[in-house]
Amino acid sequence: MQMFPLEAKQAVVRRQGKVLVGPIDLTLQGQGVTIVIGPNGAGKTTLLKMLHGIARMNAGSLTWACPKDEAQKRQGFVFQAPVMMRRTVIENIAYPLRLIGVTMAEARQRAQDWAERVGLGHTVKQQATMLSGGERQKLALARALIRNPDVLFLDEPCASLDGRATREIEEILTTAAADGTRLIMSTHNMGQAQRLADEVIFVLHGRIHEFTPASQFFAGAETKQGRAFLRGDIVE
Ligand SMILES: Nc1ncnc2c1ncn2[C@@H]1O[C@H](COP(=O)(O)OP(=O)(O)OP(=O)(O)O)[C@@H](O)[C@H]1O
Repeated sequence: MQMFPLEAKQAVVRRQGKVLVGPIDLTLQGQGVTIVIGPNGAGKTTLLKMLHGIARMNAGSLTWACPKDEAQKRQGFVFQAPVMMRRTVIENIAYPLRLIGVTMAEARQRAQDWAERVGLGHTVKQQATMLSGGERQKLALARALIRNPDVLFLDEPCASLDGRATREIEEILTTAAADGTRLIMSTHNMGQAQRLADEVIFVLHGRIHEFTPASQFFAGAETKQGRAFLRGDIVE
């Protein structure tokens, strides 16, 4: 069943009397990688959480092309600082499968396979809480991808990682996208945005300031603020 388009109409997230996001009108289609960029505090994380359905909306609507329950099952979210369970790497990766009733033996086998795919094959017996930042992000990706989601939201998955770890994670993401997972991801890294994006959402003050094909955005954004952001200037 088709999940897309995903349509937000006049969607607003407000907390403590302050509008964090919105009102937003947005239609996302089922193809490509969507990269969300914008200054600190612009509302990128809140927007991703709203689209994923974990940030309560105060107004407006959010509609998937399929029933909401179905959409929820078919999407994942990778947080900026993923939480590791105090168990081994393999148990962490296998956990989402155990939750949906996959047998221990099969879950472990598939987790082993995923651990290898993300380059954590040699760490499977370690405590996940002992992993480095880059390894944690890889674990979080494996744990999200093991359920083969149709859509994966990622909130700055490479924040504070070095070039090599960033590149490795980009490779995992590129493979996932090629395998048909729809990625919607925020980043502060403009090189990364350029490498991965098919389309760009530029968020400013909780609103969608620009939503354009990546080639167009990086060739010279439509708005003054978009161009300033691309140059690395402070945008207010
Ligand atoms: N629960 C909350 N209550 C009140 N304010 C909040 C809450 N969550 C976030 N905010 C504020 O909402 C604004 C948007 O936050 P958000 O994390 O979505 O921005 P962001 O674009 O992801 O920022 P960054 O690039 O720094 O990660 C910020 O000013 C933040 O302090």
